[in-house]
Amino acid sequence: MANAGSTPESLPPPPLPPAFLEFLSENGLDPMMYSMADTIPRYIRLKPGMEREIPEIESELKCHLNKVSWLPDFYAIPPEVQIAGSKAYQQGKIYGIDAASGAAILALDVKPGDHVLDLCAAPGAKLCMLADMLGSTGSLTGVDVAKHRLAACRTMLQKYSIGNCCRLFVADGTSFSILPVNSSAGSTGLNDNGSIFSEWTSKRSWKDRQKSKKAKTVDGSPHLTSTSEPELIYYGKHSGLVGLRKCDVLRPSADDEALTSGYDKVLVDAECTHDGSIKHIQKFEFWGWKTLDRRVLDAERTDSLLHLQLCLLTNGFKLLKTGGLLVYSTCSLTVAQNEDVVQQFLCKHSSAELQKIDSADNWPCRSGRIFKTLRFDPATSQTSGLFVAKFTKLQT
Ligand SMILES: C[S@@+](CC[C@H](N)C(=O)[O-])C[C@H]1O[C@@H](n2cnc3c(N)ncnc32)[C@H](O)[C@@H]1O
Repeated sequence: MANAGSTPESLPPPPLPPAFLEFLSENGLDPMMYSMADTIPRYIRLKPGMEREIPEIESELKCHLNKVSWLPDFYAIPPEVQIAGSKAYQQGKIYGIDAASGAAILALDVKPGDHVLDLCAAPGAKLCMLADMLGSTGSLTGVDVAKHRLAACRTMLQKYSIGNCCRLFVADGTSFSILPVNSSAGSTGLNDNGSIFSEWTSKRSWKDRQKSKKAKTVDGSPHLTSTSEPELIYYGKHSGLVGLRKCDVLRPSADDEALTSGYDKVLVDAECTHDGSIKHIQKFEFWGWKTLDRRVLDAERTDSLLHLQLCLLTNGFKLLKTGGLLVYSTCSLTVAQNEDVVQQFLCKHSSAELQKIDSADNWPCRSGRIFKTLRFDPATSQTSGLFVAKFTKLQT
């Protein structure tokens, strides 16, 4: 694994609140990494096949697109360059995604025709890359517990015209149990009272509107209880759903059914404290450090996060086919949310085996505390912080 950069010893320490400094010290993390915001590039992914457009994109963004040598289709641009207002972004030629995130997707080894599950999909940078890689083959299922965030994924998929094979479910990833569409299920062609999927429309039926009204809490925000049913908020033309009976598609899977009919690839990019994302932590300067106390440092919250991460990984693995691949990633750099979760998971699942990520030999990351796991660390990788572990499911 290559070493891509050096620590900026000359930079002043960042103005971080004492509670966060204590959190970092307890987890053996160096606060100096937060002074690197201005030196770590922004990354964009160029839609494959758009290389000819690079000179035009460079002139529009008024910067050079530096090809990332270790990651196909990725380019580094200066961190201050904004892409959202550009034509290239609006036309879906480029989108922002950190290089470490791109590496996590590459680790999944997605092949044409794969059925892929993204269990914590929003806001959707990795989902877009997966959709782009699958093209018009296989299927992509995105799940997230936050409806408004998943709705933003739907907008992106539609904007970039890459959602044809996708479906999006608002659901709890710890209990989600819908398997990929069985291609042999066939179409009945009859629509008896809306029980058959017809082509996707953003107009919702009266029945659906009543359903989501019920799902709202008194304060008006969507609320998902552990017993809520998954809510399908989008499916593409070629997602395989059109013409199928809703009861067949939305049926929870039976025990062990996933071993043969589960997903080929599963991404569990779990909710975490986001401490490896310098940009995310920087936002608390505006949101207020009290919000950081509540969202990141609160002991009860961190305990429940660890539980959530293990449950997401466990359920993602349950939905994986025998011989399939699962990537677990977080943008936290703490051992508790990464290696400890991996260790606990491996202890309970004898059919899970950690896999070496072969392409990582050229990546600017280092090994995690467990052999075969990887850590992207802003100081050395010049990317956002990310932990990545790859598993396969063995025949039992
Ligand atoms: C680190 S973000 C995922 C980032 C995303 N993969 C991307 O590349 O843009 C974690 C996501 O997990 C979602 N989440 C939290 N708890 C969840 C649960 N129980 N089931 C499914 N998603 C959950 C959050 O709403 C959040 O969108």
